[in-house]
Amino acid sequence: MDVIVRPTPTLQGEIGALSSKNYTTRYLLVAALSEGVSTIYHPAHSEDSDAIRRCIADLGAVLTEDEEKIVIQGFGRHPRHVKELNVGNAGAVLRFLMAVAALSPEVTFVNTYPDSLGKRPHDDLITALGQLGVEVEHREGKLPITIRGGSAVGGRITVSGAVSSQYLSALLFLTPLLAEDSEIIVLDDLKSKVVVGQTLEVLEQAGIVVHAAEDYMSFKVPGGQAYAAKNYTVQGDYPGSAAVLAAAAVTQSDVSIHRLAEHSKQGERAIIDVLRMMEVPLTHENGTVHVQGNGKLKAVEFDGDNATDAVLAMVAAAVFAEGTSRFYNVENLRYKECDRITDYLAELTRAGAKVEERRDEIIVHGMPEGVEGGVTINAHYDHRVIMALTVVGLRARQPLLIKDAHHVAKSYPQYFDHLRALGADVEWVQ
Ligand SMILES: O=C(O)C1=C[C@@H](OP(=O)(O)O)[C@@H](O)[C@H](O)C1
Ligand SMILES: C=C(OP(=O)(O)O)C(=O)O
Repeated sequence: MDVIVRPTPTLQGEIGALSSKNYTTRYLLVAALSEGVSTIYHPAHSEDSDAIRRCIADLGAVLTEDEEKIVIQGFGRHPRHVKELNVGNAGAVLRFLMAVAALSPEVTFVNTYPDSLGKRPHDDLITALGQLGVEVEHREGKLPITIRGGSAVGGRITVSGAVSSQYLSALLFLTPLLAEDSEIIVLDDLKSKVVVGQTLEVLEQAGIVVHAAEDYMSFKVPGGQAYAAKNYTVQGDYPGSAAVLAAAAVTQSDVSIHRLAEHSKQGERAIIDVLRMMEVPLTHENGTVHVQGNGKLKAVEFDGDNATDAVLAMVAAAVFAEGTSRFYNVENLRYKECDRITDYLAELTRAGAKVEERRDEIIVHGMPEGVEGGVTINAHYDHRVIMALTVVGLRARQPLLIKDAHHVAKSYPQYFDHLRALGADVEWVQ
């Protein structure tokens, strides 16, 4: 399915934020790793959250759902033996479950998105699992991957954090369940460090003890722990909402998004600070962000690693700013659903924006007069590319046709419905 995005000068109205993807993934996982019954209120509903629901059910968790919650009977440290798992296109789900698979004799993760997740690297996690005695069969670090576990007991593990924080998070979820204590040392660098804060927060809520160094570069994890069964409530999602806020910032707008907690550990809440730095009129009070955009923005410089999943939306806003913006420390955007530097900038350029890439930077020469548009955009299987190009299309002179825009459902299936509710001229076409 494709989407036509037509120029839309004004946006107005209010929406409730979608539920957080990262917290939904984590709560479903810790509920599955508990032996009791947990309840998750307001879980996200998307392809990625469906992927983890499906996989934990395959591994033996029993899920019952209604409109507002999921009740989960977990499998603890004894997942059911299953031959294959299909995580769809969900990177975090794959990495977390690769670690859980260390508790099983043999599981194969199949490759259903050869042009997206199928191209992403998992070498650093494979190496770390190897140190625990887990045997991993793989294709140069990529899917399909077979994990032969069952013998891990804990110990000293080193893991690189230079490509993704998800490898470290995966080990943090696994090691408390092992018989002996573990020590995890992060090598090189740790990208998306803020997301590890979300992992530690959820582990603590689940009753797990982890001793983390202040810089998150080393951890002591006591072995023989059990995940407690708990009730969890999922907060609103900043990465998805960042795209709607960027849309409000580049138009004449009066837009409110509710359910965005001021004190969230989501790094992408930095969208608020970045839009403020760009001089976009907005307030953030009592969980509601209210943007009264006038279409005028100033260029900005920002360390994108603090808000990995909101950088594309920030760049889309910067396309219309006065001056040159720079988003630095973003190399790991290259290892996502697509290469979010080369592929994304190719689509922005096609739409008429003036952008430049460095190995680990995105430079945007702002065009307050707007971009030309009138072209077809390749979504590269990437929900965040689709959302960001939609923002650009709202302020292009000619419509954009975004091919395969249905991939937005990876994290935010209701994105176009929300934009339409705010008055955006967006339309699904076959
Ligand atoms: O742990 C997580 O749930 C995530 C970590 C981040 O990935 P990286 O650590 O690979 O940057 C983020 O981009 C992804 O959407 C979700
Ligand atoms: C990169 C993302 O997700 P994942 O790594 O979980 O596929 C994302 O949601 O932007």
